[in-house]
Amino acid sequence: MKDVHCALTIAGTDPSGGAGIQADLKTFQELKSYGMSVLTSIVSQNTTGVKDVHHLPETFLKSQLEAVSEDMPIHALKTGMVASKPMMNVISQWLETVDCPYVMDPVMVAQSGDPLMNKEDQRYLQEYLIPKTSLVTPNLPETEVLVGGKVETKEEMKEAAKVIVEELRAGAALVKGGHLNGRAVDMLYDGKNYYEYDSERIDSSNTHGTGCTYSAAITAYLSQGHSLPEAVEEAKYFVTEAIRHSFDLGKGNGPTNHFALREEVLNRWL
Ligand SMILES: Nc1ncnc2c1ncn2[C@@H]1O[C@H](COP(=O)(O)OP(=O)(O)OP(=O)(O)O)[C@@H](O)[C@H]1O
Ligand SMILES: Cc1ncc(COP(=O)(O)O)c(N)n1
Repeated sequence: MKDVHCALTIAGTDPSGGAGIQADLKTFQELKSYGMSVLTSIVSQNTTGVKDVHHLPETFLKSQLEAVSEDMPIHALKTGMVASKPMMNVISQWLETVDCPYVMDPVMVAQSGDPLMNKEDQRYLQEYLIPKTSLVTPNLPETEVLVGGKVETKEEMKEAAKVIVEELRAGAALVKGGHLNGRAVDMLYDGKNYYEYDSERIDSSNTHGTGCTYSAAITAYLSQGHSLPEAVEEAKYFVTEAIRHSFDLGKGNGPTNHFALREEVLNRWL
């Protein structure tokens, strides 16, 4: 039988389909990993912002995690929105029972600017979950929260990535420069080497879900056995094309196009 690569996302929902669990599963599917999902919170949101949030009881989170891991292989996993201390505790303990790469997208605010986590929980995330990661993927505002200072240049991104690995004890850090002006540059530090990922900046405001999509793509490639620098390189290409071919949908920042790569291939034939 053909090898099946299984990727799990632990995250909140986006009923408008561009971010959260929905973005993660679409990305896993596009990249040919078998996608699985465990819900943390049900979020009433769309491209314009967050309307309401319902956190699932942590006992139910635990039950979902156990249901997946007692039955299915997990070759890589990611967490997105994990917005309460009890949920972080459950995930932290459950992580002791699995053995695969763990990518954390430290979701703190939605792209619309709406907060998805309070300050005390941000500290808890650092203490209890970051030391268990293989990779953390903060955007610039999240990086500033994690390192406690301004991060506005490429040099500062490098320094911040080092702090996240050496002081917060992440396995590796990918500081994303999507919020800077100029080219879209991301900086990976794996504890030994720096890797820079650079793409043109696409003139589009349809960036709802880019962070989720990027970390899900990294997770998919890791589930297939790629090295971390390779997985980030491939995922960067995937998210860049997803932004280039994004959809003008909704009244706010539209969603990215998770089947952009497929569309490029199809266009070559049509
Ligand atoms: N306009 C753009 N053109 C090209 N690449 C972009 C653009 N905006 C963001 N990116 C890239 O998309 C990826 C996600 O980065 P970003 O910093 O936007 O993450 P995020 O803030 O978590 O996502 P979001 O903006 O959805 O909240 C990074 O590789 C970043 O460089
Ligand atoms: C449930 C959920 N998780 C994460 C995000 C952040 O999305 P983005 O990738 O736009 O930062 C979101 N809006 N909703």
